[in-house]
Amino acid sequence: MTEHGRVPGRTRIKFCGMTRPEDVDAAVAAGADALGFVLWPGSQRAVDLARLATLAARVPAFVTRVGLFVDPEPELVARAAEHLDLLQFHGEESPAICAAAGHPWIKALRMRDGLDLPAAAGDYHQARALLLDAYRPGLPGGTGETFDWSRIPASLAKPVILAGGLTPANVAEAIAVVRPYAVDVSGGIETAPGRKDAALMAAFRQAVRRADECRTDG
Ligand SMILES: O=C(O)c1ccccc1NCC(=O)[C@H](O)[C@H](O)COP(=O)(O)O
Repeated sequence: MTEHGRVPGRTRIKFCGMTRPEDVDAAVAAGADALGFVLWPGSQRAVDLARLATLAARVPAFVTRVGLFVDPEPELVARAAEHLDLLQFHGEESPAICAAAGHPWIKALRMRDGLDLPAAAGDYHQARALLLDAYRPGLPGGTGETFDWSRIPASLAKPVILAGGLTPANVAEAIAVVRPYAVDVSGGIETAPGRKDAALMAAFRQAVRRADECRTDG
């Protein structure tokens, strides 16, 4: 393993906010390692349980199905988890709440001023990874905004999934600066909220692979 927990040679790619069957197919064809489904009803990209079931059934083996929640009711998590491989907690969930779901999970942390990342990595030590996202008051995620990547320490106790405002144009620089385990994108591969674009997904993946060729950490 390398810094930030990456398997040498390849930055993993998660495309988040899938709402349409054709986008799931295009994301898989573009080489996604993971697909995200937003189960928070306040999102423009929200899917209900019926749609989640339909979309998740299209995902082939070895592509990870991730369900995104914001301070959810336990019953929603339990019902959605039947269709998921991994839970992504994107609200103010405590470590105990995340662990209580009884499924593998990652924790999203919004990079607000004063956030102590090493301390958070200790608090959420049971998480499979930490997803680091931009902070905008009043919006739990999907901001389409970047943050200061230099705030991420080079060595953290958990693998880092970098999110927030990534695009085909900036993801290579982001990888060079942060050297994350994985990158996560939603708005940067869309033509409108919830409508993914096959060409943008392919371009994003190509940019990640080019950046991987320049990685010197494994
Ligand atoms: O996408 C949403 O609407 C959303 C709502 C509430 C919490 C999280 C949400 N999205 C998270 C993501 O899609 C990504 O993990 C991340 O925030 C990056 O999004 P973007 O900046 O658009 O690439």
